Amino acid sequence: MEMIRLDRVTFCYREIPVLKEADLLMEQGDYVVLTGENGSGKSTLLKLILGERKPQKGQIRLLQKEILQALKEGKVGYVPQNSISQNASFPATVQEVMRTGLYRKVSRFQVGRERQICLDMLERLGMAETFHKKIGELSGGQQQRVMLARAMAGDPKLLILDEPTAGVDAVSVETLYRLLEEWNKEGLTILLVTHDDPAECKGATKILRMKQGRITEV
Ligand SMILES: Nc1ncnc2c1ncn2[C@@H]1O[C@H](COP(=O)(O)OP(=O)(O)OP(=O)(O)O)[C@@H](O)[C@H]1O
Repeated sequence: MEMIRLDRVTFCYREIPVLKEADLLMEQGDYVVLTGENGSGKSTLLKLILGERKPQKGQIRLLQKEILQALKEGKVGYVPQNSISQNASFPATVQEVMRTGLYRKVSRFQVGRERQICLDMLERLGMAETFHKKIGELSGGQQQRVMLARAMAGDPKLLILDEPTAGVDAVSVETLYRLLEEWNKEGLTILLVTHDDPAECKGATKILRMKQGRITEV
């Protein structure tokens, strides 16, 4: 099944072209690492895939559907770049942040079960002890891990990550890449944007590079 498909997508911010007739095809089970220099358009590409921006030309399909339709079905997990506040008094706890990731599925879960799913996923990421803590009191790397746990608790078919290792220590980076490899082997399709050496992303099935508005295979 096609998980992400871009056909000749062109996108400009005002007059500045970022994507120029770019194509991309990701199949179910792919683990794609997307690299490229600063400003090459990686985050913009993710915004287009997630429907936050619209291309001026070309077509994008997610899970063989219109983007908004696919997102509504809750099968796409997204870990944004440095998304949480560094403000220690930010009012939400880890538990509350995790639960916002499940709101589309909430009718299907008992409340107790929902809590258990969140806890299990935090545990898998070595973060169970943070469940009741305020998210703003965690380090940047810990917050990133909570956001990954949040995305995975929703049991996505496609996981999109935007530089998840920024500010994360080496041991945690290794753990993260091991988990991604494991999840991919269990059937999860992954699109990972990173500045890390793609060789660190064990088990990746494809390495792509954004350059001059195009996406090419390395
Ligand atoms: N909101 C915006 N308005 C105008 N130009 C923008 C906007 N966001 C990004 N750009 C420009 O679009 C280009 C691509 O930016 P983008 O953030 O997608 O790159 P990136 O590959 O994700 O970079 P990085 O590796 O630094 O995260 C850059 O030239 C950037 O300056």
